[in-house]
Amino acid sequence: MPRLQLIALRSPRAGPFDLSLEPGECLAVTGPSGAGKSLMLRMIADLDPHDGEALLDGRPRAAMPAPDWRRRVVYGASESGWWLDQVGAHFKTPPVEAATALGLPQDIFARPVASCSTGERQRLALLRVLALDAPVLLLDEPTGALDPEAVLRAEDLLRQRLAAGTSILMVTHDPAQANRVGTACAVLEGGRLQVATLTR
Ligand SMILES: Nc1ncnc2c1ncn2[C@@H]1O[C@H](COP(=O)(O)OP(=O)(O)OP(=O)(O)O)[C@@H](O)[C@H]1O
Repeated sequence: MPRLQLIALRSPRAGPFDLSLEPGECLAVTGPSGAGKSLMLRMIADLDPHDGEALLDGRPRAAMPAPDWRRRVVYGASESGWWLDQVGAHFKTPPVEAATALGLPQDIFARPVASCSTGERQRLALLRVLALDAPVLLLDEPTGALDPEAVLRAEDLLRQRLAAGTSILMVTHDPAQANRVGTACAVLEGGRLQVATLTR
């Protein structure tokens, strides 16, 4: 049984989307700006209006309360929101080891969010998503603001999660990243997903 399954998931602006994602799989989705990539992820997370069906381990989304679905099928926006002053206040327990793995300074959890660079905030946003330990991650350009070394560090963390069985649907503008992290890849164009070939 697939971990995540989409059946004709659609809105007037994007879809229909049909796909299956197994545990440990990463579908990397590329496509032109405005193609509907974020809309697709937001529909899957039930954050935007849609028709069609999404199922988690065979269980339809409509069979569980929306907050339960969103805790399991987690959307990581390309620009994350911050609602508290201190970085550490956004975490139950600061994931210090993972932060170090991402090259973040040790004192970052004690600092105000406003003092963090764009790239630091993006890595912290990724840590927030990973801290939820969700079975499905919907990542919208998770490394778009990072330097090449930080990109590779973030990809290492994502591969560790994949090896542990997490399923990831990742939107990226970087075909090389799609090839490095994806176990499959697709292009979203004209509102539809076209399966593409990995080139590694
Ligand atoms: N609430 C809305 N009202 C009107 N148009 C919208 C709305 N939400 C999204 N759109 C439009 O739908 C299209 C798809 O948007 P989406 O954010 O999914 O694009 P994207 O593929 O993620 O692009 P990018 O790569 O630039 O992030 C865009 O043309 C966008 O302007």
